[in-house]
Amino acid sequence: MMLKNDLFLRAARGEATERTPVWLMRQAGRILPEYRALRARLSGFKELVETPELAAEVTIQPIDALDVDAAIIFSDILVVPDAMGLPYEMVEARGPLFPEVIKSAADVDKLRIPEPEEGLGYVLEALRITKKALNGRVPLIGFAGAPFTILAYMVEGHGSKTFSKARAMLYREPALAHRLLEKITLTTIAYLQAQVTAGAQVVQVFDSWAGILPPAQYTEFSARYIARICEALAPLVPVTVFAKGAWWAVPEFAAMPCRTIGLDWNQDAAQVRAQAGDKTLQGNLDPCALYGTPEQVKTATEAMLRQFAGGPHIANLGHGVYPDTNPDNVRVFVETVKAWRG
Ligand SMILES: Cc1c2[nH]c(c1CCC(=O)O)Cc1[nH]c(c(CCC(=O)O)c1C)Cc1[nH]c(c(CCC(=O)O)c1C)Cc1[nH]c(c(C)c1CCC(=O)O)C2
Repeated sequence: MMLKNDLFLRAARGEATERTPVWLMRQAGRILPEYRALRARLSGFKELVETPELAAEVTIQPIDALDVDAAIIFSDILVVPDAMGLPYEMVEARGPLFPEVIKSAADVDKLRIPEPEEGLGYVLEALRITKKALNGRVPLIGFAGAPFTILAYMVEGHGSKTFSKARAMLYREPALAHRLLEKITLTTIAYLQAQVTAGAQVVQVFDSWAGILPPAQYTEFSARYIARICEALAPLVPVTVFAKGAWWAVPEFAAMPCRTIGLDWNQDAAQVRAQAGDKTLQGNLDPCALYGTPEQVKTATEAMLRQFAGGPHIANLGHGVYPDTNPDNVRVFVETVKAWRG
């Protein structure tokens, strides 16, 4: 299948493009009224994620509604622990909850390293359906959480400002943490490889909680596992690493075979460019900039684009779009990027 719009894929390979491609993290979701309407008819988030036809429909909604240059498969990073034998629930208006958490070596031993088609077949089927339905309109992104971020949820049991239970494990039982990270890493590599087979053309690794670790611990408990994922996937597709809050780790990511480094809104594009060699950079408009007037959104987007001049860039936000963002302002963001000739 020939791509009609391959700007994102070319930029993700580091090739020159006529204009900067644009998509948004969390573009498929609650900002869109058509998502909320579909979601309201279902028992919950999990039903949507686990029903491939519906997940595919929601994946394509932002391509129609926002005219972005890439689709990201509608799923969640927490499907991985679920498939390993630690199920999550998505509590309305609160977020993820694991009724059972990982506390001991026996808990880690019980976890499976599932065959992707068995444990995560519903995501792979959603990718296949989406790929067909997209009909080459835009490239399709697959994703997974970084092993440390997954460990954080599996040990803590829910979102947290501090993740102190998870962080305590790194200090008190580092060998146990490594055994858990090893199992998550093996599961994630097989899962991402299967996503590529099912149609993903780029994969992104989300290390959403990277920023809670001190740099030396980050290297030991997170970056080295991300490096293994990059090494396994880079021969297949371009890999993007997005590690929120881990600005100090850019030189480490630059040394990995990932192709793109995602920036959050606290990072300075010129500084990252200087540290990241020929990598493509992705980001990094502050999601809160989309609360401005349309004129303010345009000005902020152009200022962001100027900062990324001088190397390959994929425009995005510095984190997922917030659910109460006005989709009209998202369209202003997208149109401003598309009109830009920097
Ligand atoms: C940390 C994390 C999670 N999930 C994800 C991350 C990494 C990215 C990040 O840092 O934001 C990844 C994710 N989750 C979702 C996507 C969809 C694809 C996309 O459009 O980007 C992606 C890429 C759907 C979702 N995942 C979730 C929703 C909302 C649930 C709903 O519709 O009721 C969606 C659309 C739920 C979720 N899932 C998670 C949390 C903390 C929550 C609750 C907070 C929230 O509501 O945003 C875990």
